[in-house]
Amino acid sequence: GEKMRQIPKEVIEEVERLREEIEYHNYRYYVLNDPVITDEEYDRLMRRLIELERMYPELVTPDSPTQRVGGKVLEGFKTVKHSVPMLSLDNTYNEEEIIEFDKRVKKTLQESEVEYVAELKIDGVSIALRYENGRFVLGATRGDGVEGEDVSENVKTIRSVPLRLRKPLTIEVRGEIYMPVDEFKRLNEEREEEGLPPFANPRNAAAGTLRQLNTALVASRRLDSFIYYVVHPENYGLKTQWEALQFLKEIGFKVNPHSRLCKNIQEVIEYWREWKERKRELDYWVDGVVVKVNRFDFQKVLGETSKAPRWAIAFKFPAEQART
Ligand SMILES: NC(=O)c1cc2c(N)ncc(C(N)=O)c2s1
Repeated sequence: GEKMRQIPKEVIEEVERLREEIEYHNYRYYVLNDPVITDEEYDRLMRRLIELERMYPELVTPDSPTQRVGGKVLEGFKTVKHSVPMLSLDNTYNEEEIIEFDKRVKKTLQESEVEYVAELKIDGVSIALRYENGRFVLGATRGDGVEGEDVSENVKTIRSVPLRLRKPLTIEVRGEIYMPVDEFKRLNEEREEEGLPPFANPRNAAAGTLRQLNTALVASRRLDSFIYYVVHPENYGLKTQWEALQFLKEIGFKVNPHSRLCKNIQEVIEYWREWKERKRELDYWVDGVVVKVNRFDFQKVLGETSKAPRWAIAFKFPAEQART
């Protein structure tokens, strides 16, 4: 076969340095919302990397930031088996029912006080993300909970999803892909102009986008993410959900800033009352609060049914009149 041409060492070093630098700036801009360079400087770095990868295609890697702009038209999505089933959540709709949940938890645990983590329930699409030695290798939808679709090429275009973790971990995490409200409005205006039916809500718009086979189209729409779950947290020395959320932030994921550690179910109810009113301040839709027993050893004792965990529950907000 063709002799592998020698690529100058300084080119390989420049490509590797550009990748790290660009991914760092993606992290600052899309995860921390705190950029440290101008868009022009960012574009110059990206153009240089695209140029070098065009000259030396053998240097392109799946986790290169140039893969974020899409450009592939896929035939379809492969099915992938989840490492651990992606369960759904049981629902509660009022304070009496959430107090019943707390009573059941205390009875099973034989504990008089149980700490909870209260997290906003994002109205989006569940996603599982896998990394090997810190590099993104798979993005999968929930599907039927046991098997999902491999939507990796589309997930790579979501700027807040890291292609490289800040630590070389082999890990699976889960969260929600969502479409910000202002992007949802812009997209529906675009669809009206194109004579296409508008999406009914941001969740459908996110789900529809994630199912697109044209990855450049996905890249042109601003999807975002919140990650809230570590698979096998004990493998990383994590003992509670509150620690897991800090850990996810440390290794580079976008984590919702409004989660709250609650001493007891009363504080959960106060959190729910507060965000029932404040949710309109957010630039994404939420439909309630997810309440989780904080300690993982307690979660293990409580276990799960085939459908949902016994250590977590959705505390939904009252349905509003049909949203415009
Ligand atoms: N189906 C599920 O298990 C969950 C669904 C969701 C959701 N839509 N938003 C936030 C969380 C969370 N913070 O845990 C969860 S958990």
